[in-house]
Amino acid sequence: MALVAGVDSSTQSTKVVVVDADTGTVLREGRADHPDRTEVHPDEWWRAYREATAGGLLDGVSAIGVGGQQHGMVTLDENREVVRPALLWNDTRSADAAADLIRDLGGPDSWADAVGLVPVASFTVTKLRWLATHEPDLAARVATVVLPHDWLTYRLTGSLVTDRGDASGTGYYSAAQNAYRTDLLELAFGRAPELPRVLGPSEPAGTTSDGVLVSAGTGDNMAAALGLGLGVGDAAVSIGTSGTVFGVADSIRADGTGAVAGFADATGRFLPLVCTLNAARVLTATAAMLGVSLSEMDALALSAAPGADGLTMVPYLDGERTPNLPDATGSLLGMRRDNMTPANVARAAVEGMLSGLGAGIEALRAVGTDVKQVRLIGGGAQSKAVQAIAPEVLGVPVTIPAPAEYVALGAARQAAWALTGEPPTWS
Ligand SMILES: Nc1ncnc2c1ncn2[C@@H]1O[C@H](COP(=O)(O)OP(=O)(O)O)[C@@H](O)[C@H]1O
Ligand SMILES: O=C(CO)[C@@H](O)[C@H](O)COP(=O)(O)O
Repeated sequence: MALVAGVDSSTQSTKVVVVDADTGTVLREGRADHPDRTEVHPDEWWRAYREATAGGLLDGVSAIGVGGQQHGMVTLDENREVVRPALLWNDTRSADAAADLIRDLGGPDSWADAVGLVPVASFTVTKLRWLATHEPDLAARVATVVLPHDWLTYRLTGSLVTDRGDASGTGYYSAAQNAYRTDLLELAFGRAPELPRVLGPSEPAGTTSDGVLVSAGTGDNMAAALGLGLGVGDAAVSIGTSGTVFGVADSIRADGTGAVAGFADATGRFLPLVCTLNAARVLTATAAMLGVSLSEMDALALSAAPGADGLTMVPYLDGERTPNLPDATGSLLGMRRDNMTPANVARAAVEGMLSGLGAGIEALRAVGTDVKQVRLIGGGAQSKAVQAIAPEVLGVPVTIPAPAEYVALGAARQAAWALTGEPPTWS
């Protein structure tokens, strides 16, 4: 029995699964936390990877793949040393740079036509503009720009490579043309640093010093789609640090409003996606405010009536990306003396968080991605209140797949594909 491993290096933690390459059965798992910041040195991801795989977790593994949080700006100097801590997808300091870039290219539609997305603070291209403007001395030292999963793959193999899925979230790669747009990189940064080579879906990146085959890796949402085995027409909602709604499509879905990002997937197709900044942590922050555990918060939310007796939470606790309101703060609306109960506050948090994702489903439909039902994954999908309330708020049937690390499983599936040359037929 061959073993393959998959890594999910996401915002809050690294998770690793070791699975049977023939069946996809999970045999071993490891995890380690990341720092809770929006600016993180990549060494922290390597430390977490080492911690998550300690104690022989990878013994006997023939191939491994890495799924990583999308968009983070990792800058390397001419010796391939990290120039500065990475700015993550949820760091909003580049919001003004995004607005400047939209103006520089002639408006949102010009970006949607060029690279399938309209700049917001999350995307790598805006972080590079911010760096060039605010830290010119550091910018001058940048020889190479990669994404979080590319950097981990580089640490494992010494190869500077990426995949089409993660590249499509940079803002300087056209998934429709399958080519970098170095002109847009120059527009943002003043010059075009070296970029990783884009591998095909089953093309290996190289091997580790122990001889383990390493697959191309991909962005965490692309890996989740692979882990769930989504086909064209299928859709999923992930409630992790970010909230995402995405579906698999056979052609690009560009959206000049900027709500939908026309990403590529990890199989050669497309992954139109809407992302919110406020998801599972709305639940944890509300539970902390109420002084209750997550399961007590579930019970409170489920004890309140739909609509929370008129109490509405707009949960923009970390600013917001969709809609593009990077400086927004949250609001609690409709407060009356008789509805200000812990149960209504808990319910309003769940409903408010899910409403942003419901709007995401509408945005996907508006660009021609029909969403008839969704699979609900991510840490927040374990909430009993979320599970019960999601169908009402999202307006579609919701399936809860068996709890699993779907990003890590998708990365493992890609590793098995690279190992055997055939996409695994795991159920
Ligand atoms: N039962 C639960 N109810 C609500 N939130 C939960 C529950 N279990 C986990 N979470 C939250 O889910 C988040 C982690 O989800 P995950 O998908 O692993 O995130 P990421 O991949 O972004 O690191 C954490 O904020 C955690 O507190
Ligand atoms: O920016 C996006 C998608 O465009 C985020 O979904 C990141 O990819 C981080 O994901 P999680 O850590 O929440 O899984």
